[in-house]
Amino acid sequence: MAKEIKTIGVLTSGGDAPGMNAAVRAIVRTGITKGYRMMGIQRGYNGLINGECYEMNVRSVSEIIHRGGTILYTARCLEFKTQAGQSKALARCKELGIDALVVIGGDGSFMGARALANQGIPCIGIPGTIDNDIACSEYTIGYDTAMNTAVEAIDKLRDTTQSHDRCSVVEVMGHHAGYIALNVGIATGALAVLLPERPFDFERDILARMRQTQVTGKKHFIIIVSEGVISAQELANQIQATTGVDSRATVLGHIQRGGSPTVRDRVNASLMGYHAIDLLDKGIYNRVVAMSGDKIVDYDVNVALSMHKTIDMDMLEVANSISI
Ligand SMILES: Nc1ncnc2c1ncn2[C@@H]1O[C@H](COP(=O)(O)OP(=O)(O)OP(=O)(O)O)[C@@H](O)[C@H]1O
Ligand SMILES: O=P(O)(O)OC[C@H]1O[C@](O)(CO)[C@@H](O)[C@@H]1O
Ligand SMILES: [Mg+2]
Repeated sequence: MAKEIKTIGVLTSGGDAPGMNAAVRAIVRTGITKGYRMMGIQRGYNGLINGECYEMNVRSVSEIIHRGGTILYTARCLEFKTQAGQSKALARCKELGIDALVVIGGDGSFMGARALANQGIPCIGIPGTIDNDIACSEYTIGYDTAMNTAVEAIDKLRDTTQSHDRCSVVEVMGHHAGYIALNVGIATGALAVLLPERPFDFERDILARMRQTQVTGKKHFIIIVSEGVISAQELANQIQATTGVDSRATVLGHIQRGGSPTVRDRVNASLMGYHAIDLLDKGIYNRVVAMSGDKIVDYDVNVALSMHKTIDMDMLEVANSISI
């Protein structure tokens, strides 16, 4: 028997991602349309523990579909990882009358949602992270915008790199996942793409590829490195010391997390937000919303958290074959 839900809370958690606002908008408006009271919880699980929340109406989410960041703010909450923190959050849900929760965030945030679900609060997770590292979903909200932001920046770097016959080593985000690096590497025509999924070999991945292109007259080089493989500055120093090519390092950093979401992020966030409320409305609880092909699907939270995702190494082969 489905539990009766009157009030649904929504929060954003972990790193922010462009499109989170579009998801919040869809969740709040779908919820209100279906007759629920909607509560916005600020600063992720911190806000849940502290009771930082407010009732939202259809106008609370006006003028946000095009805005990056999250109007609900976000946080990483260490206390919530503890049993004591989770008990406080549960007590707060009871006090505020929050019967169910929609959590927009990454895998860590879904572990938090599962902890609450195990204590009787129906939860739905929506993948919101630029890293695209949610195993059950082919796509995460913010991923497309982040890649476009990185491409725009690297196109600019290309101009100056070419003008000076230099090598640019560019570090992109990814948090142990090379999805941003691989796609951005192909989209910018980078000579080399270094992924966390593949052990790095300086001679094979950099030097041999530089020599091969130098023979055909190439004098400037773009190298994309996913965060954590090697520091961009260290790699640029090594390249300059070994090849004599003047090299510079650029860390794109948190620029990749901001900005107005792309069409793809806005549309997927809207579809996922609607789907999350639709599940709760049908009495289907403790699911993670995901994308499979161009369809919105959902998985049991335990299944979702036990899944693994692998990067398409054929794409690296394509990148390496074309950038010569
Ligand atoms: N094992 C866990 N149990 C309970 N709560 C957790 C757990 N792991 C993470 N959380 C909660 O979720 C929050 C966000 O997790 P985390 O920092 O891993 O980010 P994320 O949701 O994976 O997003 P991203 O990696 O994109 O920044 C944590 O600060 C914590 O409050
Ligand atoms: O600086 P912060 O907020 O801890 O986030 C850094 C991490 O967040 C991510 O951007 C994901 O949001 C990762 O790629 C990165 O490692
Ligand atoms: Mg994560």
